[in-house]
Amino acid sequence: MIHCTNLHKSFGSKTVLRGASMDVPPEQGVTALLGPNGAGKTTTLRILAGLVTPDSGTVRINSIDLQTDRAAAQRQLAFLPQDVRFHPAMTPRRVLRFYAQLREIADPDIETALETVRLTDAADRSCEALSGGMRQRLGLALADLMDAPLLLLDEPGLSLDAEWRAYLNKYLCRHVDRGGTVLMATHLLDVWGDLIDATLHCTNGTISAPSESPAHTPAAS
Ligand SMILES: Nc1ncnc2c1ncn2[C@@H]1O[C@H](COP(=O)(O)OP(=O)(O)OP(=O)(O)O)[C@@H](O)[C@H]1O
Repeated sequence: MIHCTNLHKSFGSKTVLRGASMDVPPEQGVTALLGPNGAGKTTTLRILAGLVTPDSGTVRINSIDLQTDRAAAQRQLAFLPQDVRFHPAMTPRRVLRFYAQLREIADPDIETALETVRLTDAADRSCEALSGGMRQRLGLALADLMDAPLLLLDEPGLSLDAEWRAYLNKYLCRHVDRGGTVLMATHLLDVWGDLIDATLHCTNGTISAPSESPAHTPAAS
């Protein structure tokens, strides 16, 4: 569950959020965060993930206040950025081990995580040598390993080919079937439309929910 109220965020003289609020209930499944370029979708996701501090406003993730208990709130979520980057000195195997340790995951199955996203052969290569799609797949493996109830995705699948987009589609369906929640910023309604249960619109520094999502809107006759 995401509950945030009255978020304000400026970068220097550029004001991005001016009182943005949203509620994403746990039973909502997949929510798409829509809006034009530069509207503040990534900024919002990064605030929810605890990576950017808002100038004011509150964020609660599964009832945990992000400001007062950031680590506990972060344990409730996994964030897949648009351009997934890892330290060049790290290898996929080390990345997975590092984050498993950070999240205090007991007995993480690193080999299965690598195998699932077909990165076993690249497991000991520098992350710098991975293609954009391979980095996304590593990010997915990481999200899977964290097994968090809330998935935040920023333009997922942009660098994935058709096979891995289909994999991601199934992965998200499975996550929702198991009671998880997904919030994804996207412009690609044609790709993810079937998955989407609700939409939020980020415009002019605020976030609003229309009465009906595209997936639930009856086709025009
Ligand atoms: N760290 C930063 N420093 C300065 N400006 C920033 C920073 N991060 C974001 N911005 C600015 O904030 C605005 C919103 O950016 P953001 O990436 O959140 O938009 P978006 O809705 O995700 O856009 P897109 O659809 O193009 O991905 C943009 O004008 C961007 O240049």
